[in-house]
Amino acid sequence: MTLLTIEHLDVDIDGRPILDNIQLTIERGEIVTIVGPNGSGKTTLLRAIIGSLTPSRGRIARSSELVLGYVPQRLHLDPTLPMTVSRFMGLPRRQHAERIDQALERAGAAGLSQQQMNSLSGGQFQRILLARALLESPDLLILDEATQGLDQRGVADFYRQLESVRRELGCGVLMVSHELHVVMRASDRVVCLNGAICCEGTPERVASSPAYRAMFGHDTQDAFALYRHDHSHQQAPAELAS
Ligand SMILES: Nc1ncnc2c1ncn2[C@@H]1O[C@H](COP(=O)(O)OP(=O)(O)OP(=O)(O)O)[C@@H](O)[C@H]1O
Repeated sequence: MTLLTIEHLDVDIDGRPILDNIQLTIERGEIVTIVGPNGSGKTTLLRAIIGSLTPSRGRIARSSELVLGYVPQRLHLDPTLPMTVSRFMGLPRRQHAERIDQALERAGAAGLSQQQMNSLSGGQFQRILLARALLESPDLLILDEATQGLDQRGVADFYRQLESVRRELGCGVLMVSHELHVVMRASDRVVCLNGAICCEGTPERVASSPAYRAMFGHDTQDAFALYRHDHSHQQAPAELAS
């Protein structure tokens, strides 16, 4: 089932073209990752999808009653402000305790509800943001560099959690990531963006495309090698992360 269809989308900001003729569909149950250099329009595309920015041309068609969950790139909380995880999860709208506990469990953060937000590790904090995005059981989960600042193991764990969320909810996942190695293992489809979409397809196809190689240089080889390695040996994700 198609969750989202983007047709001929252009975004200009202050008269400057940022996104050019984007065409993209997202299906239920698939994990799609957008990669691209800094300033290539990844966040702008996500903002257009969640509706916080109006496209200059083109259209975004959402399936009826589509519920979106959004995990932001970062969120600044005043570290001097005492606030439990449970209270944070109830902002801006109060939530039932059972719903909070279920979302925390789905995000791999069970048992953290009474902990203070300012005492969480980076990885735990990102899981709380994920849990908050899961409160309404979204059809489409959107993440903007949600693993920024996590160490390699933290990144791998986070992506494994996302796979389990996808399995449990059957939702689609659309994310932006700079972690090419993990992306190549964890995505069904990769979209390579540089103002326009320069290539798109399975991780294997994208990693071997000249446009992707030109953009990411030698990183491409490593990412591709890891991807191949994973598939030829069925290696566990935890081993890949170490
Ligand atoms: N509100 C804005 N006002 C002016 N320019 C903007 C605005 N938002 C984005 N841009 C410009 O649009 C371009 C794309 O930005 P965007 O944040 O979408 O890139 P990105 O691919 O997400 O980058 P990064 O990988 O660094 O996060 C940049 O040149 C940025 O300066």
